[in-house]
Amino acid sequence: MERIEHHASFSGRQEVWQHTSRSTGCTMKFGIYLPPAALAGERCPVLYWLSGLTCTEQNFITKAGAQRHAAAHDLIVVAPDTSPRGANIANDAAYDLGQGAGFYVDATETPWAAHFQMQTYVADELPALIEQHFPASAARGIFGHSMGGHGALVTALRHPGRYRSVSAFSPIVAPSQVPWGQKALAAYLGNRPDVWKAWDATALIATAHERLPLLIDQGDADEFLQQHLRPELLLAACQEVGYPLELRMQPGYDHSYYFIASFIGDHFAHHAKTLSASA
Ligand SMILES: N[C@@H](CCC(=O)N[C@@H](CS)C(=O)NCC(=O)O)C(=O)O
Repeated sequence: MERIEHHASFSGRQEVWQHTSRSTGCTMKFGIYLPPAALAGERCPVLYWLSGLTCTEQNFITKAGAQRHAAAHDLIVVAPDTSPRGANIANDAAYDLGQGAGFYVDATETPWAAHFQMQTYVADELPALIEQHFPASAARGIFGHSMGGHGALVTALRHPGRYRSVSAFSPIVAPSQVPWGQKALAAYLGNRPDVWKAWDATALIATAHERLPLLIDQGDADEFLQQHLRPELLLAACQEVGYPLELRMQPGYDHSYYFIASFIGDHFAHHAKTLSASA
């Protein structure tokens, strides 16, 4: 493990680390914000952020304005990269497949399976690493944006008991029904729509036993809304089984980090309600 950046921020510290990952078989980077309480040695809950297509560990830490809120709520925030990377790792010329587009699944297909094990990385390896090396308590929350919103929902739904809070910005709620998701799931998991359902939040909601209250913010001027995001599909699935979802359509907002920064404080408050009480 090597620290490659550190910056004082809101009386805490924003850091970037790199390490050799067992699950992805390459060097992975992640951002970690340590609030003042963590710097003083107190064990703090950890909120995991999963970013969207084309992002690295940098987008969220430089654009979301999260540090102010993490400091106020005494939350550690961890933001991993969105895929394995490197010259010897499979890739695709398109922005929505391969490096920068891991979709937080464990790939089973060639050439992806060798390194694209992002679900194991974000749900197992990374939390174990964080809890070993930083002043982290066992209280975890997860949130994310777009492909990372899908990642947050699916990771929480696939691991009942592992997270205490969940939320998303502009998530791909039904990847098995939209072009971004169908392309990635077919590549990583094969042309097997039955298998895709285990990686699709709208499908997983139907059989969920845990009921973590879910907050979703979605801009109504988002350029990807009708084709790729389709929050109404998740809303209908939640209504069907009585799953607690607060879906907030935000008028005039697009898909960008300007939107995320506008509502990030509400998401921290949502997570802190559960995480700070249970730390
Ligand atoms: N075609 C677009 C799609 C990518 C996109 O909008 N990515 C979102 C997540 S799905 C993002 O967070 N981009 C990086 C940023 O805004 O900092 C592009 O390549 O810029």
